[in-house]
Order: sequence, then structure tokens, then C-alpha cells
Amino acid sequence: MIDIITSCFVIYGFLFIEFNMFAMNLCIRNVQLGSFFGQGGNFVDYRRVAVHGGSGGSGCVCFQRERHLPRGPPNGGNGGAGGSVIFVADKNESSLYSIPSKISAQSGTRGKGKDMNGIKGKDMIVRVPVGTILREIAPPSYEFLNGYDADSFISGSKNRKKNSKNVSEVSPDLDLNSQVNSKIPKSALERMHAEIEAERKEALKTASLYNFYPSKVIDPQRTDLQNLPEEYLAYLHELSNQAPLTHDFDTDGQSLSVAHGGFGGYGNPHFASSTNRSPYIALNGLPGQMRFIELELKTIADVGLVGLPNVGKSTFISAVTNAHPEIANYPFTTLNPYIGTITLNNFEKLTIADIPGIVQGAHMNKGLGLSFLRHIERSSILAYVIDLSLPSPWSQLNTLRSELEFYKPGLTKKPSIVIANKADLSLSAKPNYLNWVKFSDIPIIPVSSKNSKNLTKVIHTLANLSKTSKKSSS
Ligand SMILES: Nc1nc2c(ncn2[C@@H]2O[C@H](COP(=O)(O)OP(=O)(O)OP(=O)(O)O)[C@@H](O)[C@H]2O)c(=O)[nH]1
Ligand SMILES: [Mg+2]
Repeated sequence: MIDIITSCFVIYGFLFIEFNMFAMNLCIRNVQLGSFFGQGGNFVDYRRVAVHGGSGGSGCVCFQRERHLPRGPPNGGNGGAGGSVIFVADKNESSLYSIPSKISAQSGTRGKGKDMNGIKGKDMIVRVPVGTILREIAPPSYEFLNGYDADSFISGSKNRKKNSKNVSEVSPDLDLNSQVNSKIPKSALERMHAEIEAERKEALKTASLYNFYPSKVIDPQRTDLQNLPEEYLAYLHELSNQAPLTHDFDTDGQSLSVAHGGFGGYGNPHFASSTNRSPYIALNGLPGQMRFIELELKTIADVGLVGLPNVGKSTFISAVTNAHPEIANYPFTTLNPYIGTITLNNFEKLTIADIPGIVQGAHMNKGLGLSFLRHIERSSILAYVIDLSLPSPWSQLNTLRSELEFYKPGLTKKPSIVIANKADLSLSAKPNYLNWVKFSDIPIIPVSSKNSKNLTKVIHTLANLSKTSKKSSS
């Protein structure tokens, strides 16, 4: 049991410092991200966050005292539990921009006399867009930060630093023994002193879970110190053995408690027994869970529009849905994804995602790179928007397909169509189309998004494809 307690405190002591450093580091990163996304509004689709449940309040040591009752029964209240950090998927959110880099829930307050229990800490509710994927990551390492020395924060933290890369890698037994063994001196007397010191430290660690009445001296030999309540031990065990978390917030209203609040300590009535009717001990509250997570927003739309820059993707989505991204005659007008919705004749909804343009070599970070493809990765249908007025328009499709395959092999296997846009623009548009349909392996629909020509045909085709893919997946 002492091992569990020791490991908890070692891990949590260190993680607390990691937690603050992590948040500090993210502040630096966010400034950089902010300037990048400054041009395209407040859109952020990736965040790393440190999450901390509130600590539990301590139990109280107190006795009923009245004029006629000089030695009354114990009446110290229990500490309030810490609040939890709860993530909720919200369809009204569209970006991770407002998620802070460090999220903590409120701590519980301590218990008071007259059986007054502490107040439970408030839960912290964090709203994330539907389509957010949450993954737990290892606590970060800060060796790259100049001048940061973990040892200056915790005395004797060398072993912890070595084991800090992954919580699950930390073995409490190993850690403790290596600390003790490394200090074993040579002479018998010194060895005995070291053993006594190690025992005393262990006893104090156990004792640190307790809240003693101030005038009482801590006696590490007390056997009642070992009788910790089951639920308290279960929580300590949970803290040191928490399983890594992954979650996909794919429906509106879905919620997940990411960091539980700490256990509130019991007041002294909990320790009253037939042999000890005036217990002078209570339990301290326990720290809340701590996790380091990454959030990645992968939009969930039925149809993903993919195309080179300036081919008319935004013009198309503006013409058929309620979304109105900026349209202009230069490349990279759109810098963030936009989601538009069409209500079909049967009142079903079809969502379409418009993303920034992709250029040849985007997988080598040309243009805006390929990271925006995460927003069409989960679409069941792909619609390639092609500028039909340019010579050999099919080469645009080849470029797009090869870039999509670079991003995620097999992505182009989804049901697809070509929206051959700007069919009104040049005389070559018609012959281009007639040549292409002869060998194309996917349907091509010539349209003019600007003049709203032939758009109903596109909507019907997309609606049918969506219906078939929904049927085959159910
Ligand atoms: N003639 C004609 N022009 C079009 C058509 N569709 C779009 N355009 C024009 O093409 C230009 C680019 O349109 P956008 O919708 O901004 O293109 P985009 O693909 O979203 O561009 P990026 O966001 O930069 O990737 C604008 O000047 C539009 O008016 C069309 O069907 N016919
Ligand atoms: Mg655009």
C-alpha cells in the first residue's frame, strides 16, 4: 500500500511541475499559431492541452464542545471532492481556438467543525466542436527549453526526470529502491542510520495523507495509519494506474470526464471506534487526475470538396448551401474549412465541406500543405472541383488524387464525382468535357457555379451517392 501512495505522490509531485511547464510552453506556441491563423480568422484545428481535476478538500478534526459537554463526540466534517474536467461535443462550436492550453477544475473546500462538510469543487465544462478527436499524450519533455532544470524544482528529482517521458514507464518500486540503494553508505553504523532514515521518510509519506490535530505529535508507529478507507485506496490506485484515453466526439452532446476531481478527505468521526472514541486524525484530500491531451478537429461532412486553388470551390458551396466563404479571383482565398448544409426535398440534410486549395507538391508543404485534408478525411463522398476551361483538365484530377494518396493511402477509393466548373468560360470547355468523358472512371458533371447552371444535377448525384453509402455502412 505504501508503494501505491509513494508512487502517487512521486508521480503527481513531478507531473504538477510538468503541468505548469506544459502550459507555459503552449503559451509560446499559441502566439506563433495565432499569427499564422491571424490571416484566416480564429480557426484552430489542433491543440495540446494540460488538464487537471480539482483537488479534494481535507477532512477536519473537531469535537463537540458545550458547557455541559466538555468531552463531546468527534464532529469534524468531510472535505469536498474536487471538480472534474468534462469535455462536451457542441454543434455550435466550429474551432478549437477558444480552448485554453491549461484547464483546471475547482478544488473542494476543507471540512469544518459541527459536521460541516466542505463544498464540492465546480466541474469545468469544455465545449469542443463535433468531430474532435481526443488523445492522451505523454507528459512533454522540456530539455529543449534553455536554462530549464527540473532538479531546481524538486529536490532529488533526477530519477523522476529520467522516468518522466511516459507515466506508464514509471515503476514506483524501482524508483524508490534506486533512491534508497544509491545512498547506502559503507559502514554498519551509517547503514543503520540510512535504514532508520528511509523508514522514517516512508512513515512520513503515509502520514502525509492524514490531517492531524495540531497539538498531537505524529507517531509513525501508529497502526491506525494503515487503515485507509477502501474508496480512498481505490482512488489512489486509479491515480497511479490511469489508462490512456482516446475519444472521438462524433455526435452532438456527447460528454466525457477527462480528469476526475480528487477525493475529499474524511473527517475525524470516520475514525471513531470502540477503542478510540476521540480520534485526533482526519484524511487529507487527494489531488485531482492530471492528463496531457491533444485535440484534433476532423470535420464530419457528407461531401468533401477538393480542388486546386481558384477553381471555384467556394463559389460552388455558396451557390448550393448556406455557407458563404469569401470568393475572389486569386489563389488561396479560402484559408479555413467551411461547412455548408443543403436541405433536400425529403427534408434530409447533406453537409458539404470546402477546404483550402491543394497544389502539386502539397505533401512537401507547398501551398498550404495537406493538413487541411483532415477535414475531408471522414467524408463519405469526394467531389473533385476542376476548372474545365483550362487545357487538359484531367491532369488536375491526377494531381489531386496523387496528393490525396500521399496524405492517406486509399483515400481516393471513396465514391467520387468530378464537378467540372467554369463550363461557361471558354470555347475549349465543351471539347475538353467531350474528350474527358470518353476515358474517365468517375462521373463528370459540367457546371457553371457562378451562373448556377446544372447545379441541381450535382446535388441529386451527391444525394444518391450519400444515400447508397449510408445504406452500405448501416
Ligand atoms: N466564369 C466563371 N467563373 C467562376 C466560376 N466559378 C468560380 N468562378 C470565379 O473563379 C474565381 C475563384 O473562385 P473561388 O470560388 O474563390 O475559388 P476557390 O476554388 O474557392 O479558390 P481558393 O479558395 O483560393 O482555393 C472567382 O473570381 C469566381 O468568380 C464559374 O463557374 N464560371
Ligand atoms: Mg475558396
